Amino acid sequence: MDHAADAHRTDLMTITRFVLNEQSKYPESRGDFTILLSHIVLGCKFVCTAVNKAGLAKLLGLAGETNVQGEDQKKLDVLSNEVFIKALVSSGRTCVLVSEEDEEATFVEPAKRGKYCVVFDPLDGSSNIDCGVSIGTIFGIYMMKDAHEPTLDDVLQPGKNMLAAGYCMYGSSCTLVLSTGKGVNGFTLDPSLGEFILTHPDIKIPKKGKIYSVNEGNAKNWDGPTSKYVENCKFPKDGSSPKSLRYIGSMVADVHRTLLYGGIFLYPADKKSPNGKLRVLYEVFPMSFLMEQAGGQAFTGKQRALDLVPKKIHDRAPIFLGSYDDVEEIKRLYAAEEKN
Ligand SMILES: O=P(O)(O)OC[C@H]1O[C@](O)(COP(=O)(O)O)[C@@H](O)[C@@H]1O
Ligand SMILES: [Mg+2]
Ligand SMILES: [Mg+2]
Repeated sequence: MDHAADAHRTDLMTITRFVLNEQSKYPESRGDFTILLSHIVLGCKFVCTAVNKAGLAKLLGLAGETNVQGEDQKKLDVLSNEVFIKALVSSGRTCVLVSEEDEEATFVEPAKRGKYCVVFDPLDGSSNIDCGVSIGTIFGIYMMKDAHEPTLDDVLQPGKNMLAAGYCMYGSSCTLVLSTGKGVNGFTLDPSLGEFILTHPDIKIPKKGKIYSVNEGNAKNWDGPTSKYVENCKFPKDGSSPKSLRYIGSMVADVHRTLLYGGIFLYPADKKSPNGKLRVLYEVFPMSFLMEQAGGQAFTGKQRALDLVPKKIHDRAPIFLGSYDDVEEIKRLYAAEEKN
């Protein structure tokens, strides 16, 4: 690390300073959000370290348990979940927590309770853990509806009610991407400082992209509009060049690339999974919130993803998200299908 070069850099904006500046714009804010976020950031740093040394610290492989989704939990799924539950409860700013790894929501005891609800996927891309491919953590933050005993209603809100959303990608570098409803910013962890530094200010997704990202292994079970869309990506009828296929199999990594390069990420419904695979509260909503904040779109095949109102905490929904024009194309195909 060239500390000399760093010493001259005056724009060393840490995520804490960034959020503090944001919050200072709202006189009513008492810093509660900043405190909550600093605990999420701490959790990300902890998990990043664990992921980096997973092979050395015997943290690869299965934990021997199965989660509510019927998936065999990885050791890092369980560890990340424990880390975030502890970090969020100890922030003293949360009341309801929903994790992919816990069947039931966690209601924080009154003495440690605050006004925020956090929904999160502690470790996303679990199938890629043991081969060291990029994985991540996804989170979304709601305000509890009003001052009463917190209930599930405080999290079963439409995605558009989220106050903030983000993800942390554990890849070649550790990148945290955050939106508090005023645009999207990316921060890279500087391991020598232990600080997330602003490296991607005001991310705007390109209006149209050259990449499509989907698990084509499910193609035989797709509906008409999805099949037509992917066919158009490969064999464009307007003479434009075919799109490139990129699919990592970790939503965080596939969405991160889509956000920066443009294009579309889709996990559609199909005959086998009529509601798709990805979970509404802690995968679909946070990523849709970020995509819209960056100028893109997020669509379920029927409606704007953020207008969905989940009935259960582990509900799933089909998702098409990415560059505005690319998602517009799939919306047209579903609208045409509807007309027929
Ligand atoms: O293997 P598939 O069916 O393509 O599914 C991949 C998708 O499943 C996920 O791994 C599900 O998330 P988890 O790993 O958190 O369970 C997404 O990250 C990814 O987009
Ligand atoms: Mg996930
Ligand atoms: Mg997960």
